[in-house]
Amino acid sequence: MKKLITSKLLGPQALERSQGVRAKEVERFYSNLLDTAMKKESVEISEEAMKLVNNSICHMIMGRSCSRENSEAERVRGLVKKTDSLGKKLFLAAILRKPLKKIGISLFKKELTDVSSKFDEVLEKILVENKEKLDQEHQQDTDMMDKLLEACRDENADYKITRDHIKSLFVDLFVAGTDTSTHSIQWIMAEIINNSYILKRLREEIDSVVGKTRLIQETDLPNLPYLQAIVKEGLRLHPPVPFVLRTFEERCMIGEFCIPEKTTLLVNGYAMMRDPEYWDDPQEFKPERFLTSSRSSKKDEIRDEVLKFIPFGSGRRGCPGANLGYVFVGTAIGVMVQCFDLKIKGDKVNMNEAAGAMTLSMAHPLKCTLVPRTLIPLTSSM
Ligand code: HEM
Repeated sequence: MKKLITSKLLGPQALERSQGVRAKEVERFYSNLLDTAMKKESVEISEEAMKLVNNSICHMIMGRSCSRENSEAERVRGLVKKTDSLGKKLFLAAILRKPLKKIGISLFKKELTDVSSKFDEVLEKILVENKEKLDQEHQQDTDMMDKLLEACRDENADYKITRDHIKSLFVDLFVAGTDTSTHSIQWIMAEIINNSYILKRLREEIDSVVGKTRLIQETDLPNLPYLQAIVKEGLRLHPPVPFVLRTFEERCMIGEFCIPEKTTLLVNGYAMMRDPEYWDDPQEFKPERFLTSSRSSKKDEIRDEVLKFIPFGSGRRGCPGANLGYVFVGTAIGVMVQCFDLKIKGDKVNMNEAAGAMTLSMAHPLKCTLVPRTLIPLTSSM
């Protein structure tokens, strides 16, 4: 399954093939923001970012956006939020020793069953629609859902894939991809608002590379090194997944520590990415540290990123959606900075972290009023 996700959905070639799908969702993100700006309404950045990310993932997996008519997208987003909050409760129960793990599961059993049966309902409907489309049109399988349905029918397949496998894979992707990217967009935008010289420098970069009439696209990102550095610095200071877990199959030594078999270790990426032994001014938001010119060599850059920069985890279980995550965050930040001035209440955004959360979220969600930088809407064409 993981191989299939990488080759059909999240690998570099698959991402190149699905660029068009995300370009449409970025346009939609821009026009939603423009609408609120014209109405002078305030906007909660995480809500809009979540729509962008969720719709893009939906579209990439299913070959279509979630249907608007029957609020499919809202239902999926609501379920992702609910899964996240349940996840937090279960995570806390799981780290409080084994007996509590069992209690945790039974305490939240009703909520768990409720969420999973609702997810099942939405996904089953989508599966049925896709199967009908395949049967009627005898068309070449185009999206990941079609590929999986084909594999599901194949009696001779090496590994038998069931409908439940497909549905649980989709839930994993929605849940793993949505909150992480959404929180990152929110934190990074807040840092940019609080640091006017960073905003100015980023805007100059975007204006000179992309211009002022065409909307930024993900294909611009490789030509925007300062934007990339800002995204990395945001992920360093505010990693949406602050801890990752590893369970040891066998007893082993790490440095001078002996780790018994079956031990679960919690790797504190948050602390590692703020460790003063490895980072200068670790509490400061300084994107410049990620500009290659400020490092002594490319070798330093690679060593740094493998050893001390771990917002996507590391190794075989590292995040398979890292490239897509960079794309979501980079384009969302790019659109907001290129197209709008963002006004907040007060001088500075409150950067306090929410307590007791499994994903690192803001205690006070970022709300802004947007003012378009130009009266003529930007277009996506080159
Ligand atoms: C800024 C965005 C993102 C961040 C910071 C992030 C971070 C992470 C981290 C820290 C892990 C655990 C890795 C480990 O244990 O070593 C993870 C796992 C995972 N992520 Fe992401 N992620 C992001 C976006 C995405 C996206 C967009 C997708 C796909 C749509 C995705 C799919 C997954 C999946 C499927 C796993 C589980 C992998 C496994 O268990 O083998 N992530 N992510």
